[in-house]
Amino acid sequence: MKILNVDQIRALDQATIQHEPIAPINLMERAALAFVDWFVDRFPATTPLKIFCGLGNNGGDGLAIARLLLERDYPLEVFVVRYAPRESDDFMHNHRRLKLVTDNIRYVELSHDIPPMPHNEVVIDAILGSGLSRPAEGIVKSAIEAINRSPATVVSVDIASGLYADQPNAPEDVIVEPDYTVAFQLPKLAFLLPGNARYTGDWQTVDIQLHKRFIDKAPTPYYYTRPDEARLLLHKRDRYAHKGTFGHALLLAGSYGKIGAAVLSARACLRSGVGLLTVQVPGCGYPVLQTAVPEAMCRPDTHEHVLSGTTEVETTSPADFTTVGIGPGIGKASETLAMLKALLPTLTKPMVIDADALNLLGENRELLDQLPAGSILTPHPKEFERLTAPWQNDYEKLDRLREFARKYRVVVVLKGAHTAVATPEGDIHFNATGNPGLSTGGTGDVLTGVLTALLAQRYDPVEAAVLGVYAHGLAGDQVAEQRGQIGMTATDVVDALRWA
Ligand SMILES: NC(=O)C1=CN([C@@H]2O[C@H](COP(=O)(O)OP(=O)(O)OC[C@H]3O[C@@H](n4cnc5c(N)ncnc54)[C@H](O)[C@@H]3O)[C@@H](O)[C@H]2O)[C@@H](O)CC1
Ligand SMILES: [K+]
Repeated sequence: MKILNVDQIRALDQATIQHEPIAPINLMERAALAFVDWFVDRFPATTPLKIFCGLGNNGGDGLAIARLLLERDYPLEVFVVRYAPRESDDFMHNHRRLKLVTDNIRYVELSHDIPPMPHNEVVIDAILGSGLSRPAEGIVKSAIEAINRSPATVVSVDIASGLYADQPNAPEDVIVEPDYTVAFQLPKLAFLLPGNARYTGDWQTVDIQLHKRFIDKAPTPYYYTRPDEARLLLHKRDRYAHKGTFGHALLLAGSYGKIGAAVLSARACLRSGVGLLTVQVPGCGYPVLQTAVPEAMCRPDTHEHVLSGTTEVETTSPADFTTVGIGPGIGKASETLAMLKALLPTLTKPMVIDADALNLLGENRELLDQLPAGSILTPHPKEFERLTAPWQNDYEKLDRLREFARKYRVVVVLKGAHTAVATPEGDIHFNATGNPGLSTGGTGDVLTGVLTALLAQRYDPVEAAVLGVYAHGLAGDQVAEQRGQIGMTATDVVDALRWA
């Protein structure tokens, strides 16, 4: 699913109006109906409502929503926040229609016009939408502050009032903090940025049948991967397949005290369909790995405590494996850095790089040029910062991410809520699955195992990253459903991996 910017959304509305064709006021009615369909499923008709409307089309939506909810017998009051003399045409139209059916419309011009909003009420926020062009001030600001202070449940129409859809807000901006956002047709880029979590609440999109051909043609670097889109990426298994079909992966993981990282990664790799798996661990990890993961072959490093790259027995060179995954628990010992330096020039196929392997790259940036094209890097934000430079806000971070992926022709999986997968073409795919329960030690090692398995099965690297991140998050969601987020462990996530 594409994410469009505000100018494109405006053009999309116009294209729908022209080509469907549909009158603007009827398009607004369709949007209001879609909101109401969502709303009535969640809040019973006995819920007392306060609907705050601005003077633009977001406010017009609010007025239409009020009329449609009145038809469904919700007890409600409408508050028009009068911050300017000008009202949009469709606002005026809906204002007239609403006045025909209710006297419960108040006008908020001064702070004392703002009503109390007790906890049993639902507030619908239709003050400002995607047309926001400056920070909220005056009575708009006061109304937003009152909504945020109130214990009422807050639902924002299209976007929280005061939040820019596709550019950074200033830290001092006053923005509605909703419990829910119901957005029309497409998510806004702002919803996917970690710094905005307070300003989106639980967000959803509702279909208002905007012009499909316009959406298909609109150029954008930003995508949101819906579950149905992710599932389409899954390769079907050939009935005549054998273990060679699914590749032979080499995982370089673990150091003294962190052999668990190798175990988790190896288990996740095996649970993600790899044909054969060899794990190279420091000598001390050999008995652990052979016991904990009997399905994997294990080659002990000659170094007892860290990976140095050399092994006792003459073995296959890393370049001869289908893919290599490196990083979980490896530490930053000089021997390990030497191994990485020797390894990179020998590899040509896409590989997976995680954790301290990324930190070693950050400290030795000349190595970045040697990454095989299409490799997948899986940093969390701190690790990514070590690979690049600090950023001022989430938008700058996205720019940096796109730039980095393009420059080094790699796929970067920036981990976090709505993990962002940046492609060598400079696109970003945001993930839909996962929850805060995944913020626990070892889940990153699991992701490395998953991605290594997908590369071994010869998935295209971008598809591997998008699918792998989706499946990993989904496993986390399944664990959260069964045992809650707090008790979640990385082992649970491995066990919950499902590929169907
Ligand atoms: N255009 C369409 O056909 C549709 C638009 N829809 C709604 O229209 C909204 C966008 O409507 P508008 O473009 O009218 O914009 P808004 O309703 O977001 O803003 C209203 C007006 O307020 C002004 N404004 C901007 N920032 C302000 C601030 N901080 N304080 C005070 N005034 C400010 C702007 O000049 C703008 O014209 C969407 O979010 C959505 O809710 C939906 O009805 C779907 C269809
Ligand atoms: K709003």
